[in-house]
Amino acid sequence: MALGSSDQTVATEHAVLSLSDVRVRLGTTVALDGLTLAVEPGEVVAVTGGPGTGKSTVFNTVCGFVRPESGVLAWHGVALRPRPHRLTTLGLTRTLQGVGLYGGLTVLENVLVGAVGVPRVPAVPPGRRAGVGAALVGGLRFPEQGPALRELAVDRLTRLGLGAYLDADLAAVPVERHGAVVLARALLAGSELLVLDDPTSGLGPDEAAALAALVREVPGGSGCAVLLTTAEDAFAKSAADRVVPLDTGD
Ligand SMILES: Nc1ncnc2c1ncn2[C@@H]1O[C@H](COP(=O)(O)OP(=O)(O)OP(=O)(O)O)[C@@H](O)[C@H]1O
Repeated sequence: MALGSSDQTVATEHAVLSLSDVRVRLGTTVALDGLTLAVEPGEVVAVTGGPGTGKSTVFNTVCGFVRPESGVLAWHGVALRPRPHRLTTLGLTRTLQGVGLYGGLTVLENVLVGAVGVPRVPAVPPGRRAGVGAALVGGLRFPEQGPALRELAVDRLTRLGLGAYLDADLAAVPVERHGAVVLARALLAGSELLVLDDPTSGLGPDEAAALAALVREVPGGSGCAVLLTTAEDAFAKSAADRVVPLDTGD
């Protein structure tokens, strides 16, 4: 049985997100038992632990993929029952590794659509593949922000080792690098809370170090808080203001 650590933090009235005494059962397994944590505005919190300690369950609970058996989640102090398809509206951006990328768009365009809350992607007429993401960002919704967003997107992609793929179709990027594209997009999305599940998965040491630096920059630029899960203690310490270890219950 995996136990959530309950003595690391307490929920506060100022928290963007709080979990209070949350217990989650998956089948016959108690995946989280009494997890309490809070993420304050602009704070980077890393939930760590070895295999099976419940890191993904924390992510899945916050994103509404699983429901707690007991306990309370709150968003700005108001009880929250997260629904996966409403997270963006709420102000929460989350990654799902390798999911949600658009074939037919370039790598840069895939990242730029994150700046508009990952909207519906329209049918792309033949011969009009390039530029769709740029149109979504620069032409339709944020005309004045387009160049600055593009600059940010290029910066994120380059620092995550994808500088050579900026204008390449997503299909040209090795599948194991798609996670970095997802991360670059999430890092560009303006929101109140960015939730990252195992973000160093598929990254090399240099890219993981670059990601830690990027994560640290998120609050400074936007005030956005970050909640991430990772088994990598060094990454957690490097990226986060606060580390919440999950106990094994042993
Ligand atoms: N679908 C499921 N049905 C039953 N038990 C599950 C299910 N998914 C996970 N578990 C169990 O719940 C516990 C927590 O799993 P979870 O995946 O959250 O841990 P984790 O820390 O993310 O592990 P890892 O680092 O190995 O991915 C583990 O004991 C795991 O075996």
